Amino acid sequence: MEIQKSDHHEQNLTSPRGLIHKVLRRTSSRRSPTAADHNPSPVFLETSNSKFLKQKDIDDAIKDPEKAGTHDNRIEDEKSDLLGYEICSGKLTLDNKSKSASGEQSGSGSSSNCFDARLTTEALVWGSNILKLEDIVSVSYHSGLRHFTVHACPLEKRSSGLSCFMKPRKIQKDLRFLSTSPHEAFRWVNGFADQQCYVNLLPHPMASSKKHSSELIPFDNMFDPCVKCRSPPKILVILNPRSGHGRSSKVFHGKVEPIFKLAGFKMEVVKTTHAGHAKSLVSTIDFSTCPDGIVCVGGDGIVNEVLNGLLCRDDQNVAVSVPIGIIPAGSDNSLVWTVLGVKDPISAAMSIVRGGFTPIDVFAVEWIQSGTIHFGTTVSYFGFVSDVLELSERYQKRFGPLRYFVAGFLKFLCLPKYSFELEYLPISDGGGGGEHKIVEGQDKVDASDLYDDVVRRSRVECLPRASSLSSIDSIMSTGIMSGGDLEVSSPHANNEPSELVRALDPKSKRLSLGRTSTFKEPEEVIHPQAHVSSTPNWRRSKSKSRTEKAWPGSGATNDANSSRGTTTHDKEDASSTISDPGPVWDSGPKWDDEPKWDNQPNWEPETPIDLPGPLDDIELGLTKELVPSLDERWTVRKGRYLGVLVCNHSCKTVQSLSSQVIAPKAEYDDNCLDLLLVGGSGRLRLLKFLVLLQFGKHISLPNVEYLKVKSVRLKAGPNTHDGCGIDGELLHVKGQVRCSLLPQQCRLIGRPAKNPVQ
Ligand SMILES: Nc1ncnc2c1ncn2[C@@H]1O[C@H](COP(=O)(O)OP(=O)(O)OP(=O)(O)O)[C@@H](O)[C@H]1O
Repeated sequence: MEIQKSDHHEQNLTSPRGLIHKVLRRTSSRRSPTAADHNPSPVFLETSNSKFLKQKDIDDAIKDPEKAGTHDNRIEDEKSDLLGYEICSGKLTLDNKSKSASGEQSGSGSSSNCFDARLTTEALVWGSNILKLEDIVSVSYHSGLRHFTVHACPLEKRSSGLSCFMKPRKIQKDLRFLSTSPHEAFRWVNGFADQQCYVNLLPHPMASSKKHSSELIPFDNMFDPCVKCRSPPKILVILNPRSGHGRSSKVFHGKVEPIFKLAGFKMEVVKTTHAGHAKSLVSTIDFSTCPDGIVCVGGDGIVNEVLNGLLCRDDQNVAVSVPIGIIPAGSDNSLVWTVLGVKDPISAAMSIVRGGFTPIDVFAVEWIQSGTIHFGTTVSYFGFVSDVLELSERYQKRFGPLRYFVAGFLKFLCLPKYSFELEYLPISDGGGGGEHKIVEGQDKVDASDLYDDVVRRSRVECLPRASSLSSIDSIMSTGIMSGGDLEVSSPHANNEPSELVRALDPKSKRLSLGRTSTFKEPEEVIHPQAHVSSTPNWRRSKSKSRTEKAWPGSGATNDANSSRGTTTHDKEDASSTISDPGPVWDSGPKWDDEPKWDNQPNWEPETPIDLPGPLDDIELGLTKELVPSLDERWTVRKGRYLGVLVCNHSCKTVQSLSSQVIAPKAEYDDNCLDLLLVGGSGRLRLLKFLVLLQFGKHISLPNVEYLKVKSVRLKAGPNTHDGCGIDGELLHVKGQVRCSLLPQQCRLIGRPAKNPVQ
């Protein structure tokens, strides 16, 4: 519980309360008035972050005074900055008239409710109670009065008898404090505002009523109530009323909207009326109506629609900078849980209120024949999972979210064989993150120009949506529930790269997690490819990567540049791979404030190959050509696969009882895709995969290959169903599709939680 109370009133050093007082005294004595007074901005907060120690330490101290005493010296030495720097301090009385202050907070007499209080850069502390600033929604304050109300959503233990079995949850609380004078109240409120808390500045009651109170100060004595409060965000909320089996409206209006209102948000709420509504709305919306972003309420499906709506706009330069907030209210919300570490609507709302942005990679699935593109942020999948997704549509009305289990079970019982032809472009080395070879001049490139081509294609209407699924977890869990006859599939199955590929492509060998497999070949490896590529003419772009940031050990990638400037292939390599730089996207965020490009090293190719660029770029003096590299070798595979999954992040799932993570090595901003090839066929093999997936052991299976790749091309085999799931949206593979990465082309509102609530 974040708001804590100790029964110990003595302020000795071994009591938790004493400990806190001691800590605060020390922070106070250490306080640099200059820092606190003149630089209380988030920058100050961040630069001081390393000094802030965990709330857990305080929790421990309060729970176990003896332990706290034992560790006193340690705390004295190491944790004296536990609560950051002090912003202001003084006496505060917790007003027991406050309707939501809990009984334990409110004593009977005013003296027992009067505390020494401090506001620090991390928390509000009164007596032995601590409320973290990150849990504060806003502060309401009537100018000229001596009270103010702190609206917060701290983590609280459940009050029921089963509380020890139930996880704590965030609950909204209002804490009304009375300070010693109106001036003091103003000082406190200003302190909150300095810490980026939104202040609902309400007029002096005398301004609207005849009310007189001892609290009021005479008008002539009133100071200028100029609270430096941040301006309230203006957002568009898109709510899928069907999400989470129709719970989403209740979740939004009951839990989230009140928080947004307290935080001063100005919002327009649109409820979708049909599938595709969010996409069409976002593709035409005037961004000036929602300058602070679009908040999606629902599952991963509605987020996917919004993303696609943004990326198919004519003004994609602007569109990609529009931040997306997510309130999880769907069947599953893998994206926000994996990236920001929140899975309940209140935590997500708090994350949005706190603000900040998290850039994430996006992937694009392109239908090569038609040029249609569909974007995603989580995972695209082919094979068993997409089949279940399709089948589940039939049971939507009857089974709701359980339809995935039903469909999965049925599909498991009559499991077909899936075969795919696929090619993938492994990242050049473990630290490369799939860096494209680039030449100088990058720093002036407007990154948004670099994927015009893709976005142009994406404007073509995507293939009709057949169904939706918010998570593949439900499907992935199905097999465990399934029993039945188990068919052992062909002993010939093996997903490991052939010895030839392994021998010739040491990188793919390294990247397949160093697993030595006894599993036999399931697929053919396509031998010498005479052609350079079947890739359509992507706009070749010299794109600056963020290697240094995401992949610190990426020197090897830079070294690989020495091989740039030639299209000649190593003869040996040509036997198992084809050379194609593949599609290239800009690798820098479009919206970053920082002059990122300036920090990048100059990558000067010795003999760069200049591919023809668009005229406007030439006129601008920009050279954005990609230089093919020997390292960029497509590995070609063909054979039976139960599933092919291309993940953009680790894909944690909200629903699973286990801590299921589909792609444990994937990061949402690592500039590469994680490819899982589940080789072979048959129920036994599938069941093993699904069971081990629950324990995060699936990648150790001999028929599972795990690779970090830049790009994947895939075509369903002759008798294989052509379903393709992208973030729960079902599409169909017609011919070949290519899955490629757009580094950091989306930004989520909020920052990853330090301590995700499980
Ligand atoms: N009003 C609507 N009626 C029907 N479908 C809708 C509506 N609004 C959005 N959709 C579609 O519903 C799909 C699922 O939405 P979302 O992921 O937000 O919810 P969910 O509860 O996780 O979904 P599901 O349980 O169906 O997987 C999306 O693909 C979206 O296109």
